[in-house]
Amino acid sequence: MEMARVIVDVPSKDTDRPFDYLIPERLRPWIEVGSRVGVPFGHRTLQGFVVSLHPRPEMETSKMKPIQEILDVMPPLSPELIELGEWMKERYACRLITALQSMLPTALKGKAERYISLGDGSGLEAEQPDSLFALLPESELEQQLIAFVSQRGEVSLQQLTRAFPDAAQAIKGLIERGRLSEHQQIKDKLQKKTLKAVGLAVTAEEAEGILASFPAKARRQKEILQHLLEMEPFLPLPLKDLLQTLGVTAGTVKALADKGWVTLEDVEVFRDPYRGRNFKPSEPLALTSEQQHVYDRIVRTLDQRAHGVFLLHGVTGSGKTEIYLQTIARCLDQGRQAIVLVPEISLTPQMVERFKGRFGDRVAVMHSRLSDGERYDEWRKIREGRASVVVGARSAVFAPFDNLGLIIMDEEHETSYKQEETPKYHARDVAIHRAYRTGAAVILGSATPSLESYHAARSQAQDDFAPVLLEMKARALGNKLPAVRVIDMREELREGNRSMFSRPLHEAIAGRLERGEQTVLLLNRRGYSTFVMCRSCGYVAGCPECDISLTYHQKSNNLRCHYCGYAAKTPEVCPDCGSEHIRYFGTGTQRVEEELAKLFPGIRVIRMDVDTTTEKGSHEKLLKQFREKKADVLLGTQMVAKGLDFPDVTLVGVITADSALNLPDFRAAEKTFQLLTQVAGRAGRHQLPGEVVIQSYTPEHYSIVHASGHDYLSFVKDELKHRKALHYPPYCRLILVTLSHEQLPLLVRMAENFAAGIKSEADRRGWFGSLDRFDASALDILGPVASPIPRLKNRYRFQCMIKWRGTMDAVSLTRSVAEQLQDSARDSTLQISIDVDPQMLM
Ligand SMILES: Nc1ncnc2c1ncn2[C@@H]1O[C@H](COP(=O)(O)OP(=O)(O)OP(=O)(O)O)[C@@H](O)[C@H]1O
Ligand SMILES: [Zn+2]
Ligand SMILES: [Zn+2]
Repeated sequence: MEMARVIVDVPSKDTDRPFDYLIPERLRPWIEVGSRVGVPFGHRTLQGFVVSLHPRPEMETSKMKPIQEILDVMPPLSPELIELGEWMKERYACRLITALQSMLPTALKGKAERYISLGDGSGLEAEQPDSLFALLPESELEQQLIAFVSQRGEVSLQQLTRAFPDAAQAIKGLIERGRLSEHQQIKDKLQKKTLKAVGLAVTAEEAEGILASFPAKARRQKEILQHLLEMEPFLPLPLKDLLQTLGVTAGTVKALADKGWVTLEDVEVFRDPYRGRNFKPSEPLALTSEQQHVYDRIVRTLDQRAHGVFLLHGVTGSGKTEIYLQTIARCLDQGRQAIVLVPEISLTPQMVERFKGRFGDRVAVMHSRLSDGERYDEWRKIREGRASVVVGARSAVFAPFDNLGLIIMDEEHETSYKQEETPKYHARDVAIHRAYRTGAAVILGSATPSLESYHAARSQAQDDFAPVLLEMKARALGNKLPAVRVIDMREELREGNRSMFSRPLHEAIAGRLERGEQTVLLLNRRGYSTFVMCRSCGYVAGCPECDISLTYHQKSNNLRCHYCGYAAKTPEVCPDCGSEHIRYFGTGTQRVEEELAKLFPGIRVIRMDVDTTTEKGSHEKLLKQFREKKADVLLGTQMVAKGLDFPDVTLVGVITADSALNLPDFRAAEKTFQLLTQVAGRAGRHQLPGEVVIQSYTPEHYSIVHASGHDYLSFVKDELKHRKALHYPPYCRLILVTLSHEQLPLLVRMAENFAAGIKSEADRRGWFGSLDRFDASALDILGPVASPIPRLKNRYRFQCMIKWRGTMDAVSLTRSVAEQLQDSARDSTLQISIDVDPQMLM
């Protein structure tokens, strides 16, 4: 192939298509679909990805420029991932390059750098030999510049200007006259980490011979050779270590290298975030009969190497993880690879340990707390085939495996699987699509599946993507699900209890303290914010740019906007009325902690929230302390609800169950139910029986009633009724379109134009209509209305919600109307964001 289509690494509308380049002879063996290359583009050199290869066209190709360089030995992308990117582009209305970028570690975001070398003299002097230029003697500065460059062969422009700070004009002149030449080359943001290493360059016998004939005074050199000879199996040693052990100098080693007896080279070292840690090896457990049934069903599909999606609905503690481990083992035996997705928040060391313990070094781990370097190295471990299992958060769904057999998504209902920045993809849909294309199986696991997945599995839709429902109703260790009590907090108040702890929860904690058992306390912070309010006049401190209240941070004693980062000092008197009665509201974990200390003197509490877990490794440290029983209570936000498996936890308390129920989000009830079920599942997982106390101001709400009965099915039944009546997923799909602009009147007009455009275009295609008939395709649009956050970073925001059902391509309709509006507005300050299947409605 002599020609490549390349998509350049610039996310803009004009570059959202491949460009043609010639493949020069010297690069031909290296260029593949998925290769990362440097290409000339206008006056610049850009990074790009080869998306397809073609023979040289018949037509005149002199205009086509050649690919300049190739950036990796192994292409970072594959035809399969590029195809996945193309699918994402259509599905989520994003640009192809944005989709591809989201698959790669940031370390691979190369930028062009400019390099200077000696010119061939073919500048102006060559064209005009008689011109004055040729006769002009070079200045002293110019001679110095030329000498500097010729000594080094090639220097970066940056390096050259650093050495000669005032020489910009002179450098330019030399380039124009062809004495120097400039070219651009892509440089990665991050380099592989290397280490100088020393190794034997001769065979063992040769080395013996050399040693025997060595002059006595070269004692140091002899020692080095001797040392290297003793090292089995002659692996290169880090230079630093060698110098330290033998007490020799680098010069001595260099002398040996100059004689050609030892090698001195840069070898790559891998940054392993889990280096030096021992993971207790674990053996497969004998499966329970429920587990066996589920395992057999999944393995049947694996063995056929067929595509299949399974929704594994198993109660908390039913042993889903063991199913994951054993199906992965089967997949690895087949020589295929597996991806395990877990929500960021539950990517705990305990989780990692279970996989590393079973599969050892074959496991790569990817999460957001890794440094860019660590992440790059873990990624390469996968790309180069040194890992065959990856455990990671959302973006691990793009792991560059070439023979994928299984994708597992634990806690499949978690909203964090949806990426909130472009490309706004949902890892579940990407996983299912990727598996479909590669003939892999997918396991979606949860004790509380999302209504979308559950509905799809139950309705047995006749398509390739509808999951097969597999259920596990009992806990693996045979113990019962914990008893749940719901306490009406209004009642408590009526009877004179003003504390945030009800009497039953108070008693239950006291009992645990006496018996030396442990308690997990959840503070549902969603919907709560600790804001500052004046009790005299009602003033609330808000962000001047975002129309949203500022959040109080106790540690730094300041107020911060969680959207734009604006920070201010906490006022001591009200800026509006001057009153001193201004203070923060809301129940922070810190206040609960204070109250606990007051009620139970001497109680040992570990607090886990955003404030105590910012430091790398702190999450892990806190959990370890709790596991070692250095605390009686683990108190925290959502973080304590998931995945933890501690034998001595016999009580789970929920401070306020319903704080999130009133949020303007159609999933509010679902999320409340899920959170309560998850956290309740932390109690009594082993020998000791568990108990759960849920405090609520609306104990009659169906999400709380059903969570207390561990009754997923009844919850689903009630919730689906609401969804159906109000036309929400799973009975239709949504597209949230947000328009923003600095000027309000203009924005309102454009938002109205947008809505009208959708209506008329949908009408023209015969799609527009009411969603009331469930057997028919239909599309409806709500809005425009001001967004829940009406102003953000000084831009006003309006939104439209498109609801649709059926086989039409509503995404491409939305995209084309948005692009038309953007074109006609000819106003680059209008921003339109399209969120397909949105999760966050606030
Ligand atoms: N077949 C088995 N034999 C013995 N013990 C088992 C078996 N399967 C699982 N277990 C144990 O049961 C406990 C619960 O299992 P696991 O954590 O896998 O459940 P889960 O379904 O993933 O729970 P959750 O959804 O609550 O995180 C663990 O301590 C696990 O070691
Ligand atoms: Zn006031
Ligand atoms: Zn702000």
